[in-house]
Amino acid sequence: MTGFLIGRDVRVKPMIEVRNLTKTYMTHERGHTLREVAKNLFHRPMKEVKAVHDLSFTVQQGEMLAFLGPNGAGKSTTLKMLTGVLHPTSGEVRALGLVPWKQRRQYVGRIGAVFGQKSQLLWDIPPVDAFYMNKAIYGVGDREYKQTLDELVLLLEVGDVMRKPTRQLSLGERMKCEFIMAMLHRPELVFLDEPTIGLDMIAKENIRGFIRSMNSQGVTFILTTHDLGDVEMLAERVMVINHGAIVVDDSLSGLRARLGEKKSVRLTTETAVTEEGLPGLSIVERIGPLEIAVEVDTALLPLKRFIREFNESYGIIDMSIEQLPIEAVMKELYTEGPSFVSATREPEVIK
Ligand SMILES: Nc1ncnc2c1ncn2[C@@H]1O[C@H](COP(=O)(O)OP(=O)(O)OP(=O)(O)O)[C@@H](O)[C@H]1O
Repeated sequence: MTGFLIGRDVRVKPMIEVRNLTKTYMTHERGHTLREVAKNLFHRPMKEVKAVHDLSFTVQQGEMLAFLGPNGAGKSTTLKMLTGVLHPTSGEVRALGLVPWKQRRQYVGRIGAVFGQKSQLLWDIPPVDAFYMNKAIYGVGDREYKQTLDELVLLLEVGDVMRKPTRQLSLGERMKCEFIMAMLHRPELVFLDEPTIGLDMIAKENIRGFIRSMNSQGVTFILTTHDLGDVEMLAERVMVINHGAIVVDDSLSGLRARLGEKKSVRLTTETAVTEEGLPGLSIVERIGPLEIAVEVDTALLPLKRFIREFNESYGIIDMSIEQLPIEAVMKELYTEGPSFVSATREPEVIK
């Protein structure tokens, strides 16, 4: 394979193998009442928090996995274990053939990370100087450094930007530089946590384009985000966790299929729509006195019939029909507990 990982052994192989990964935090119980607080000064009882419970999955080389879940689902805890920052309570992880928390020095030289809410750059110095610092930390040779930097600068168009002090950069410019910082040592596996948070549409598209380009050159990405636009534009596979357990592990198209035959329809009518009245129809939002957003399950109510009946009853002035957004299925998954489990991938055995 040519491209970003040139010279690396990039045969398709499991990048990450996770088996029965569990993390339980032990925390001190806090009292709520004054009496409890006073009592806890002498004896503070411990409480178990099961953040991640029995996760098993495999990520292949070159995959782009969106790792999603509602607040408190256990995503950060899992990512901390996958990056080697945190020891699990039990279970195994093998990433790039290494145990992240045991072979950390070797491991960090081969992975990268970008956190939308945490900067790796230094506020008062230009990104280009911070890049040079990373070159030294990762022991990147002069020729390889120049070649990689030139390639990334060209892709992200930050030639002038990277010479200004970081504090003078816009968020979009800074995020591009964060990506260069994370990619200079040509990592094979990259963890992204909210990489487009706060960016405008153009900047988001730039960053997403860059991620796609790196992925097409063989870099494996694990993406955590609450921005479903990132998921729709980037991910092939979506894993959702909730209450520390996998709720679903499916392709993006598989997830879309769960939406069934539903369509989102926005209508402006001559007279106000009074009631739902048809099987397969539900009102989602009343936007104005004569404007309404509805959901139509075309398996129960064919669009032709819906349009005819609505036109006869209320007179259609304007209408737009769209596929239901992926948010509809996510909302369902985020509110379901682990009993909803329908992981589609069989865990493989760690050899
Ligand atoms: N250091 C800690 N000590 C005790 N409990 C913790 C600790 N870190 C996380 N937790 C708890 O573990 C659970 C999972 O937290 P985690 O941060 O992994 O969730 P998350 O999916 O990343 O959430 P978010 O989307 O809000 O960042 C939560 O109930 C959280 O309160």
